[in-house]
Amino acid sequence: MVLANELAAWHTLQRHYDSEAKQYIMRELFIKDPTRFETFSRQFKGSLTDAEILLDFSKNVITQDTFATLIQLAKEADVEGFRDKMFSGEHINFTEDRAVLHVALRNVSNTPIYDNGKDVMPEVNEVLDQIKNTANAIGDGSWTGYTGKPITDIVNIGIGGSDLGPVMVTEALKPYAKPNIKTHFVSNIDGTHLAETLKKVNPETTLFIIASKTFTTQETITNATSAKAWFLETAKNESHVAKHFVAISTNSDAVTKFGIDPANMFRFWDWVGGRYSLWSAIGLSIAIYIGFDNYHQLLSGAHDMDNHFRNAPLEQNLPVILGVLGVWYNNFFGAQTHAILPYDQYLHRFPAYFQQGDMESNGKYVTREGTTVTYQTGPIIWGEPGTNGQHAFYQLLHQGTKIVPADFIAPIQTHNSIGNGKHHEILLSNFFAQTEALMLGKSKEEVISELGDISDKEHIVPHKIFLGNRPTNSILVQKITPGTLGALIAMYEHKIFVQGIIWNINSFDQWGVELGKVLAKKILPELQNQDVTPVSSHDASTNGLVNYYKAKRN
Ligand SMILES: O=P(O)(O)OC[C@H]1O[C@@](O)(CO)[C@@H](O)[C@@H]1O
Repeated sequence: MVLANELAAWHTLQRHYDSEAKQYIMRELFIKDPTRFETFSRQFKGSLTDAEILLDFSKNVITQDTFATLIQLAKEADVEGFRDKMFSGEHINFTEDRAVLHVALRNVSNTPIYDNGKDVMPEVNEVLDQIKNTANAIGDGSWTGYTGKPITDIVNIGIGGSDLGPVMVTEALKPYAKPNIKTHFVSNIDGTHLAETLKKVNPETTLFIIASKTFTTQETITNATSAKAWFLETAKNESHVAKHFVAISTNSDAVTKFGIDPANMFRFWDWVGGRYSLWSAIGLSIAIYIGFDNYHQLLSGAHDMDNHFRNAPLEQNLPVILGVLGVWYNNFFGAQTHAILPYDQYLHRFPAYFQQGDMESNGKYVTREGTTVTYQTGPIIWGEPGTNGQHAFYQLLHQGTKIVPADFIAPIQTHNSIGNGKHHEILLSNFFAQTEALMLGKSKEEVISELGDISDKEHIVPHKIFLGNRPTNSILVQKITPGTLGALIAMYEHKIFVQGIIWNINSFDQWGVELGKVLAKKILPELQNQDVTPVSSHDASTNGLVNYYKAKRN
């Protein structure tokens, strides 16, 4: 593999940007081509679920030449070749010598998928049956606690990929929740997170899910230990733990050592990245909360998108289109961030989920060959639901000095047609208007004609001009259902994959999270001891901070 900026298509894009594209005005491009919407929109329809997605990418600073060259870039970077390597179990996560096979977890068609020559599907299905049986037993009340009462509350203890996915999906699919189950999520080591949660639950009717791929994560093991101690204050007998604690991990030794019965362990595999693990038993809290059938629809929606990603020609391929458009702004327009703006309150944790998904995958500066990249890689991902963002940061989107490519996402149908659908129509009117405004802007002439007599207002005219020409993608789905959500998540996962291949980086390890953890483990004993001698083992700032804390804490 070569550096992205050594590819012929990259050079073509650079020339194209320098010579014309940087001058493109979308407003004019729409006038030139009245069929621009048809030219630059694609539809996805699932075959296994009700998932239907419209991607309108016509409000981008592109022409057909631009788009063709961006697709050519994906071809030259061998996105198709690496895609096939991923699906065939090649160890493309080469720094950890692992396959990248989260697609096997949702492979509901059960075609064999191999890791090291072994079809992984039998054990995937074995765990899926375990998830199903557990979700059903809790759902029908046959799983009872140590006093014989059914489980009413699920507390998932995990962090990062062992938390963000279950949180996002249980929020997004709240309309499908079982009436008798409440879910809670504890992730932060800050004692507040566990303390506030334990106030809400009864040890007799609570199931704790300890979710940790490695089962060594300090926050999770500490929280789990404290939760177990809290439980035993009431339950007293250690034998009751088995009815109230289950573990999800790849590390059975550590699970057993913690004191969880191996029969209560749900395993998954090292070829599942943490940020790609909601499809594994890490999704147990989801399956319990919405029921196994809906969880299976989630998997099926993702599988539909996997098949689309594998088979659709690149120029028809939603993840590829989103991926190359992101490269266009990140690497040629100098955009540093990318906003995900869901116009749906249930999707309020969707941007946060892809902060880990995208930034932990592509926040890298070393190529697959171990050299330092000479171009930008992963963008900063951020976002909040609409319409709230409009009252918080849209000023910058419209009149700031930074280009912020943004994905606007909305459902055609709402789950809550309150006010006889009036709320949803207002929501969607804003969804449509914002991308229109960002693209069109407002000219000086328009401002003046709006103001009418400007004799005493000339000084404010410049402040009311909108430059426009700000790129957005509009993603319309039929309704936020399990199948649709599965397809949407998989679409973004594969977009991230496409970008990582183009940037020639390993999107599937995360060495960058280790240094902070190691240094924290060195500082912890300095905080725990009552020694009044000032610490001096760090830089002056860290020494100063630690000593200030130790002097002031009592
Ligand atoms: O699931 P676990 O092993 O407890 O890891 C939790 C999270 O910690 C990391 O930062 C890796 O250390 C994320 O990649 C991961 O999702």
